[in-house]
Amino acid sequence: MSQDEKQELLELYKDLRVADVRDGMDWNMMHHYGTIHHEIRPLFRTRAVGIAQTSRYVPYQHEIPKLTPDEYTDWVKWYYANITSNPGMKASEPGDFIVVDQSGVDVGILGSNNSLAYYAQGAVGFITNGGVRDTDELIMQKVPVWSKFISQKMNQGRIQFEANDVPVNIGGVVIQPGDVIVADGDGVIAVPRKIAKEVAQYAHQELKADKAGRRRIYESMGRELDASVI
Ligand SMILES: O=C([O-])CC(=O)C(=O)O
Ligand SMILES: [Mg+2]
Repeated sequence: MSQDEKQELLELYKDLRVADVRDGMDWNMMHHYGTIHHEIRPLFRTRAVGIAQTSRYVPYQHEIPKLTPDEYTDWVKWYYANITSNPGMKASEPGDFIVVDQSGVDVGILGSNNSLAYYAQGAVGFITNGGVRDTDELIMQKVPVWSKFISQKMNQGRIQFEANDVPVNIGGVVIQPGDVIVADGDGVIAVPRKIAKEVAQYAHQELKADKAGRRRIYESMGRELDASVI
C-alpha cells in the first residue's frame, strides 16, 4: 500500500472509537466479522489506529542442545539470527500496526526492547494472540500493546519465525496485511481494507449521533464539555 493510501485511511479512522467501527461494520452487514476476541486486552488504557503489518510464528519442534551458559549465549545469538526474529522483521513504516500470530505459544514475543524499536520507526501499536513481557517498562514507555497474556519467557527453544505479510488468525479474526486496525479500552477490531471507506462513513454517522446525544445530557447536567462531545 502506498504511503498516501495509508495516510488517507488513517485520517478517516483517527477519531473513531472501537465501538463506532463496530457499528460501521454492522451497518455494512458485517456483524460476524472484525471483532477480535475479548480475551485480547490492552496492557494499559490507550488507543491506536494503524494499518496491519502481519507476521506468523509457530512452535519450535527441535531438540535444545545441552550447553554451558557461555555456549548458550552464542546459541541464543544464532537462534535470534536464524530461527526467530523480531516481529514484522522488515522495517516498519509510519502508521503500521504490528500484528503477530504466535500460535498461542507461551513466550513474550513482544518486549520493551523490540516494540520500542518499531515504535521509534513509526509503528503505532502492537497486537499478539500470545504473550508480552517487560510489561512494567512497556507501560512506562507508553508503547500501546494488546495481548492475550503476559509471559516471562524468551523465544529461544520455544518458537520459530514462519512468514511475514500473510493472513493471520488473531482472536478468531483473519487479519490480512493492509487491513485497518482500531484498538482502545474496548479491545481491537479489524476492518478489511476493501470496505474500509464504507465502514468509516457509517462509523462517523454513529459517532456524530452519539456525541450530539451525550452533549445534550452534559448540558442538562451543567457539565463542562470535553473533547468527547465536541
Ligand atoms: O527479546 C525478545 O525476544 C523480547 C524482549 O524481551 C524484548 O524485545 O525486550
Ligand atoms: Mg526484553
